Amino acid sequence: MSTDANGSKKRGMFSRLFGRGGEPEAEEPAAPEAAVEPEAPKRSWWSRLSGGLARTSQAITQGVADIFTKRKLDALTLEELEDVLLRADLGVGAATRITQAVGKARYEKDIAPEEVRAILAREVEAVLTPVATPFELDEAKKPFIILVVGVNGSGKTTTIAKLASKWTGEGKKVVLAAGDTFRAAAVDQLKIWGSRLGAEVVSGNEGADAAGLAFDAIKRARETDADILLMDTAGRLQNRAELMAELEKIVRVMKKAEGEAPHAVLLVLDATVGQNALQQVEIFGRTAGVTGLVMTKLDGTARGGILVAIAEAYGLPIHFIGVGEGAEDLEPFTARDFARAIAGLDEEDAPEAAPES
Ligand SMILES: Nc1nc2c(ncn2[C@@H]2O[C@H](COP(=O)(O)OP(=O)(O)OP(=O)(O)O)[C@@H](O)[C@H]2O)c(=O)[nH]1
Repeated sequence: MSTDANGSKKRGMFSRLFGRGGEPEAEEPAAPEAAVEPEAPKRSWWSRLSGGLARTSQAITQGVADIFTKRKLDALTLEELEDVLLRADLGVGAATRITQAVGKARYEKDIAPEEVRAILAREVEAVLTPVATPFELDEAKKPFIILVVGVNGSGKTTTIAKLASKWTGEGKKVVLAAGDTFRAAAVDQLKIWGSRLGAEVVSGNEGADAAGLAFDAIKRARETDADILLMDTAGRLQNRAELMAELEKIVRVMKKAEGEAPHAVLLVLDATVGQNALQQVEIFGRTAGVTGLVMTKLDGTARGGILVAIAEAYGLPIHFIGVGEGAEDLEPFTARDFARAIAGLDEEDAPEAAPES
C-alpha cells in the first residue's frame, strides 16, 4: 500500500484505480475535478510493460550474452540457450523452436548476442501473433454477457472496473454483477465503481448463491436495456473442487437465463505467478469454458515468458494486459511489443534478425 502526498493516509484500491486520494468508504465531499491533487507524470505504457518484463528480459539478455560472447554457435551453446529459455518460463515447444531457429541462422559460426535476441523476438512474436486477438463485443447480443473468473487476487475486480470504465466511456450501458458474494468488501468496491461509472450494480446478501445472482443480473440487464453485463466472481483456487463446481453452476444457470450466455468468459491471470498459470488455464478452461485471457500485473515483476508457453499450449486469445492499477491501465495485447520487451529490445529500433537460410 502506498501513502498519499502527505504521507499520512493509505490509499485504497479504489483511489489507486481512479487516481484519486482518499479511502473509498470515506464519505468525501464532492470535490471539483480541479481540486484533485496533481498526479506524478505517468510512465508510458511501453516503459511499464518493459519495466514489468525486466526480470525476464534481463535473465534472457544476461544468459544469451554469457553464452554467445566469444563462443561460436554449436550443439553445446544451443543446449545452454534452450536452458535459459526454459528457465524464463517459455515452455519446451517455444524454447526448442527458438533454439532451432538460432541454430539454422549460423551453425558453426559466430553469432552476436543481439542477433540471438532478435531471432528470439521474431519467434516469440510468431507464437503470440495468432492469439493476440482484440476483444469483440457482438452488438447483436444485448446484453453481451461476460463472466470474469480467476484465482484470488489475480485482478478480476480491477479488470472489471477497467473494462466498465472503457465501455461506459464509449457511451455503452454497463451493468455489473457482484458475484463475489463471499466478500462484502468486494461487493462494496464494485458498488463504488458502479456509482462512479454510472453502471448499475446487481448484488445479493453476503454469502448469497452466486448462480442465483447471475440469473437476477441477466434479468436486470435485460430489463434496463443494458449493452453489457460484466459478472464478477469470487476468487477460487483451481484445485478446490467445490469452488470449481460452483463456477460450473454459475455457467449452467446463466444458460438457463439466456441460452448462449455467457457470451465471453475471461480468465484473469496474474503475470507474476509463473508456471501455475498453465494449470489455471487448463482447469478454468475445462470448468468455465474460458474464451479469452487477460494478463494482469505486467507492470510489476512479471514472469512474462509464461504467456508464450500458454499461447503454445492452449492457443486461447489473449485480449488485454493490465499494466497498472489505474482505470486506464488496460491495454490490448500486441504480440510485437510483448516480444520485443521480453527479448530486451527497444520499442522502436529492434534490429532485424538475419533471414533464415
Ligand atoms: N500493478 C498492478 N496491480 C494490479 C493490476 N490489476 C490488479 N492489480 C492489483 O491486484 C490486487 C488484486 O486485485 P483485485 O482486482 O482485487 O483481484 P481479484 O481477482 O478481484 O481478487 P479476489 O476478489 O480476492 O479474488 C489489487 O491490489 C489491485 O490493485 C495490474 O495490472 N497491475
